[in-house]
Amino acid sequence: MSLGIGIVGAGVMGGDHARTLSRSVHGARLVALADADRERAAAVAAEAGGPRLHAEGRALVEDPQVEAVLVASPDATHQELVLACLAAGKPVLCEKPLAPTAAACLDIVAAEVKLGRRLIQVGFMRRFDPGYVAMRAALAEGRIGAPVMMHCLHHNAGVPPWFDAGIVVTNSAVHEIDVARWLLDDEFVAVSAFLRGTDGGAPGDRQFLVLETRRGVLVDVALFLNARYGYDVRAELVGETGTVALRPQAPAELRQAGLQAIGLAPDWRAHFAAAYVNQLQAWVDAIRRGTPTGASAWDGYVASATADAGLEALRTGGRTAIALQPRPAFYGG
Ligand SMILES: NC(=O)c1ccc[n+]([C@@H]2O[C@H](COP(=O)([O-])OP(=O)(O)OC[C@H]3O[C@@H](n4cnc5c(N)ncnc54)[C@H](O)[C@@H]3O)[C@@H](O)[C@H]2O)c1
Ligand SMILES: O[C@H]1[C@H](O)[C@@H](O)[C@H](O)[C@@H](O)[C@H]1O
Repeated sequence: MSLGIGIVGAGVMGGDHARTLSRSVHGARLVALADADRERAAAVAAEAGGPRLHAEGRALVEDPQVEAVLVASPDATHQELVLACLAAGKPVLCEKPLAPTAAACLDIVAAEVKLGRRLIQVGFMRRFDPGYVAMRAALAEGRIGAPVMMHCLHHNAGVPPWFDAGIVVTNSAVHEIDVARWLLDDEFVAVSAFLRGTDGGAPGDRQFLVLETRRGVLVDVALFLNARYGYDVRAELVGETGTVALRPQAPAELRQAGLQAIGLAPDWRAHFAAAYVNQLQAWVDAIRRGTPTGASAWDGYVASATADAGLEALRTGGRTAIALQPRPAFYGG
């Protein structure tokens, strides 16, 4: 019998996950969708097999037909919904960030540890992207020697005006924070942050972060969230004997009028399409097998604690140490 999934949020990501689930994932079906915006929910439902509709996330979590929950509502709603899933004993894939602050993430971690069962996966989908997976494999196979530096670039075509300097860190840079620590299998100990002026974009839409790991690897992240020309994510890992980088993703290359060009996706949905499919399939398979996969609630906490230190570095203009709570044995390692 396939797994009954409920999705909270029928916006950009909830809609995308609903379509991915109904078209590209085996072993699960979308049985419910929740959004206060009925029209939006109905439009998504019509494209995704006609799940039943709820006006609010909590009602969906309690729906007996829902065996597992995907939270794709705004960041500020995650904590309450994930805690409700734990209380109901239902596995949950929560979009990143697990919660907007480290303190909120720690509450979630404490609740999961108390329950004694790993039910939470955080939607850091880059861990399932074929490009990052290949980079990690090259490092693990010793192809580039010991890691020394990692260069990351994260450009959005545009963001709404409420996307301030802090949200750039907690909502966007948090992807690089998670994927770099996963790739390097290392922990960040300090962060420095630099803001640069804007050219008609939201204040804080251009930032440069420098993160330092316990083993001394330097990771830089250049962010520009109103870059206009398209969605652009790059990464290159520099080792002692070579480098490995993400390749541009394009099905074809144009040569015309003196140009050699590839197209860029308008946003993350097309750019990371394979990662979203792989993440959802891995989540469903993991629930059916009974062994967790992907980023844990602890990883969600570490990413948000590192982002919090990034916010402090932005405020003070100085290098900020990252202080993590001791890792519960429950999360292994
Ligand atoms: N992994 C990624 O690459 C990625 C990309 C974009 C967004 N996100 C994350 O996904 C989440 C959603 O982002 P989005 O861009 O889809 O936002 P969105 O604003 O497009 O959609 C959010 C939807 O949630 C609904 N909603 C709000 N509170 C709710 C509640 N309590 N119960 C049910 N529905 C509720 C809203 O009405 C809205 O339709 C955010 O946490 C965001 O950070 C992740
Ligand atoms: O919420 C989105 C999403 O997480 C994307 O994956 C990221 O690239 C964007 O910068 C962010 O605004």
